[in-house]
Amino acid sequence: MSSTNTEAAARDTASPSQPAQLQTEQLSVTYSNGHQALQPNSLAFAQGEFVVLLGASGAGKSTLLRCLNGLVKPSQGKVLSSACGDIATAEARRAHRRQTGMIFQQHHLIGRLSVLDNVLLGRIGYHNSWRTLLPWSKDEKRMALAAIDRVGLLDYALQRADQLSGGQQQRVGVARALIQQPSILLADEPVASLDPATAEQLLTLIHSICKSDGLTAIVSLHQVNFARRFADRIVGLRSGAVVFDGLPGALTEAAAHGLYQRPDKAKSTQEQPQQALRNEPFRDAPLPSAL
Ligand SMILES: Nc1ncnc2c1ncn2[C@@H]1O[C@H](COP(=O)(O)OP(=O)(O)OP(=O)(O)O)[C@@H](O)[C@H]1O
Repeated sequence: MSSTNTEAAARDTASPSQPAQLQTEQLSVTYSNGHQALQPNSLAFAQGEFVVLLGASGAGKSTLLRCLNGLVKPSQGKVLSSACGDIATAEARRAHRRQTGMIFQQHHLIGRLSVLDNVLLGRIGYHNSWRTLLPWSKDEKRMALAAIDRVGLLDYALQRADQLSGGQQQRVGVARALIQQPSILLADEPVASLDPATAEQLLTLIHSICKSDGLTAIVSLHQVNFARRFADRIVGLRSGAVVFDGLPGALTEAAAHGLYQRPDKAKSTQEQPQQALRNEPFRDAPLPSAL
């Protein structure tokens, strides 16, 4: 898909009834080693939308998510938040991060701390950096317990985080994001290290929380079946370029295969940009096992 077509698709698929809460404008990232991880893209994420990012390893999903949270600086273009404007300035970025919860594949919990203390760390954006030296307020502890209860771990609140299963630890990650009281939730392969049943439970939980709280969610996944089931909209990346942007029903088997093509095959597809979106199966392209 040419960048012009991609941009048009992005505009067409953003929910017209809801304003964009987060937008990229000609955003691209080239890392210091010269590798272009993201090619210019202009995407609009509507308020309350649940968007799934799909793409093979190295396609640029994490880079995009990290740009959306201000953790990676764009080489070109910008990230605009409806509440904070261009997040290029330190002040806007701080305000944007406060309203943006982030869930990581590897939890990023402190294993020796209790579930409660890990969740409370989600409040740090609301305080000065020396805040952890002081006791947390009763209100914040109450908020943390409510978040822990919401993810079904109240009985484990005082247990060390490293004594929990992978699925439980990821629930702690969700609670830590929720205590921020975010309006945007970014999740980078939140279920990649979980077994299929636990992954499904966790995604069901994240999806239902996002929908009931009206959060704008952008979630990267490797499981196309989960993307089809949970997403309002799927954005597909390949070699740093947005090559699919549309409703789950529009992601044909061929388009899904195209996202996971080997780079040598993808190269020939890029010479015929629309091929990945046609209903022609790529028989030699192995799909991830979770498909
Ligand atoms: N800090 C960095 N410096 C240089 N190259 C990087 C850096 N971070 C990522 N890359 C490269 O940029 C490309 C995109 O990486 P990214 O992590 O965004 O992909 P991804 O789609 O999230 O992959 P995965 O599904 O494996 O997490 C990859 O080729 C990766 O090796």
